[in-house]
Amino acid sequence: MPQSARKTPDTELSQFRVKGEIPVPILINWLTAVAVPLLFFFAWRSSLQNDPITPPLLIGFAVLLTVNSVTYLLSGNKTLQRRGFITLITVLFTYLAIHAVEDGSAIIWLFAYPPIIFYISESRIGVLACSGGFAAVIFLFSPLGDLLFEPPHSTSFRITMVAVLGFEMVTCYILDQSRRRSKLGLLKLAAEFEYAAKHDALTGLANRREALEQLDIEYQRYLRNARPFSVLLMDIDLFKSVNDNYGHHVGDELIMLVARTLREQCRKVDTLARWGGEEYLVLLPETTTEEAMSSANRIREAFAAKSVNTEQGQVQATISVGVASIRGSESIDRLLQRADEALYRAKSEGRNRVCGYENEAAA
Ligand SMILES: Nc1nc2c(ncn2[C@@H]2O[C@H](COP(=O)(O)OP(=O)(O)OP(=O)(O)O)[C@@H](O)[C@H]2O)c(=O)[nH]1
Repeated sequence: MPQSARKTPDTELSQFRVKGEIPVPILINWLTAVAVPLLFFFAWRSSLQNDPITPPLLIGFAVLLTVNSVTYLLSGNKTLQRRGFITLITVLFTYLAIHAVEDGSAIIWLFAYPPIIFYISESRIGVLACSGGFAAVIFLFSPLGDLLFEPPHSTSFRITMVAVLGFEMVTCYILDQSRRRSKLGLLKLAAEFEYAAKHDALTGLANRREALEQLDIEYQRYLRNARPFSVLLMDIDLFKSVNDNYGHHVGDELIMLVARTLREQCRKVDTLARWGGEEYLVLLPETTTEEAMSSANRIREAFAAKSVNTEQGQVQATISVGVASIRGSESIDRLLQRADEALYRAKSEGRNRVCGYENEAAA
């Protein structure tokens, strides 16, 4: 986990699915499975009416829709599948409308277009495709469309068709917007819960649970690659007296100041955690004891140079740090125990110092 995890932006969130939402590739495959027999059925019906163009065209669409789905199943390319499907159904619906398939009644299939388009594509594409389709229907029913395509529909059918199609498109747009908004709301809530479960509210650092998880991940890596890692266990010195003398809010300011110092002084790959009240744990991947000791000293010095402004003047504090590096096949618990013992030694030797486990020299 890089330092303290960032919050996920909305644009990234909207790519996720919420539980129960039908995935677009699966919906497209279902629609294809329904459309293919229907296309064969209407191809057969058209062949009975001695229409030489429609049957091969409808069968062609059925084949292309199938190829589109099979290609997705083989390649897993969702974007290609979605674009292919949108193109095919747009061309198919255009043909059904202008060629007056089924004595012109096939134009009614246009009502299936808006809900499908809004579900499977971005809102912007849905609006564009539906507006284009709507304009095309108005053109088809206009005097020029009459001249070019001779649609067999009565005036009352045309008026009703345009009115109902317009109504349906607006309804689909409103429902789609509300679906997208509530989905984003749910995903945001889930992301906030996840963030809260892993972070400390006061400092924004990882909490103890998340630190243990990161320790476990690093430990597994160590078991595989034997790359050493180290932990720093640190504690603000005489913190109780800060609370007692200046109040809890100044104590909280100091706790946040340590967090800021850690963020400034540590690498992106390090895990910075609030381990307890005024205790912190820093996990340093691929770091030897010597490197960890020097990092700990850098942090200690940086913090000692900072202060918190209060009504009673500047308040400064120091930290003590215990350092331990993983060794042999010891467990994480044992590593933490050694870091704790080193911290205890730093405290008992006078505070404001860094101690390693096993008689490493105090800073
Ligand atoms: N302001 C504030 N105080 C806290 C918080 N969490 C724990 N504390 C206080 O931190 C203090 C910890 O004190 P001790 O464990 O006795 O240690 P210390 O005074 O720092 O002394 P040494 O560790 O021996 O240097 C207690 O008084 C807790 O109430 C917090 O979130 N905010």
